[in-house]
Amino acid sequence: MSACEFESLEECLRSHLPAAELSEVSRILYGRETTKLELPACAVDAASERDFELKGYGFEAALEQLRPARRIRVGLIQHRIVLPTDAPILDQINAMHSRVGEMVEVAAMCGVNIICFQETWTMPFAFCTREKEPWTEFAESAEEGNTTRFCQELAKKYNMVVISPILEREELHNTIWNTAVVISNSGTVLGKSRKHHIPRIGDFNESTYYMEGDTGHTVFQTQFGKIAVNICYGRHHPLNWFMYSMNGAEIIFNPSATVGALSEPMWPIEATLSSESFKSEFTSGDGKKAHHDFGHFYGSSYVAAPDGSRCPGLSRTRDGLLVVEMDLNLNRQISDKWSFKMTGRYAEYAEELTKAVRHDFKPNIVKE
Ligand SMILES: NC(=O)NCCC(=O)O
Repeated sequence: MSACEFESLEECLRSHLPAAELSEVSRILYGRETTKLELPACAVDAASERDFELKGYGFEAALEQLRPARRIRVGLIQHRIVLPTDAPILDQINAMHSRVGEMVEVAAMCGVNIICFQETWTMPFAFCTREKEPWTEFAESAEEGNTTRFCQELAKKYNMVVISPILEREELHNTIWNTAVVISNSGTVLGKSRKHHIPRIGDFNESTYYMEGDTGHTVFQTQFGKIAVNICYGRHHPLNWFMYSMNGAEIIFNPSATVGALSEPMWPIEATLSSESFKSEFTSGDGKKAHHDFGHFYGSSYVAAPDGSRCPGLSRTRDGLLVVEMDLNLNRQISDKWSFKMTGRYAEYAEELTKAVRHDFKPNIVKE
């Protein structure tokens, strides 16, 4: 069986393990069990007609006496490209708009308040080719581009915050960025968060196209909570997550595009679809033969809670919408229980790190 035929880890465990073992394996891998959300029949029917997976889960928090529960619903969308990578660019973008538009409509039926699309969702993940043309033509203004306008309409129509990660062209400085645009449920562009760490690994040599983001660890205050966006490769950097949290993020999204052979074993523990074929051959810089495709983009979207539990992932192979209900009060409850922020000793680390990044750093090693 090839990587792109393997449906999901959860499905494999469910069909092979006896019930008692499955429950223990799930407890160890996924923590406290999430509840299954009852989603409206119209949404279930629409997802099936439109040929995408729809799953819903809920994370529970304790009821508090002084604070009302802050229940919200988050939606994550994963999808393959719609047209081949050599179709006219505008057709590719429009096809992706209409695919995602029909999925967002279903998210609205499910009462989703904040929706997040995948990394550079309007295009193939073509950066492996290291060619500039035609891929840089997919870049658009974060504030005024067609994709942002499209998302503003969705946000207003469905009263939903939209996180739209795109390839951004900034006209003022004539620069290109990997950027998540955050659009309020009023339709206003709240701001943008640029990918903070740029991979230079095998086919993910994105430094050819854009530089490390310059927007810091911005947190966006929305009607449904304080949110931040840590784009793809940034998830391998714990300090990156940490700084969003220091700035008060209650939910951190990690829109991604990546392939199984590279990072799938890391994905389930770090917080996170189709195969794409390109006209020109490219090498992965690993001594192996040049090829036309990237390997399988493994889907598997999921949500993790602050208590270390997580919901099952979507399929590795199908388009899908994951709907997750959560009570944001769980953040403070877990913070109080574990005292991570109180026990973190950050000032001490800040001091040690300041020394460690200097060229004259001397590691603290005791020798005989
Ligand atoms: N898109 C992206 O940053 N991919 C990097 C590879 C990975 O982090 O799995």
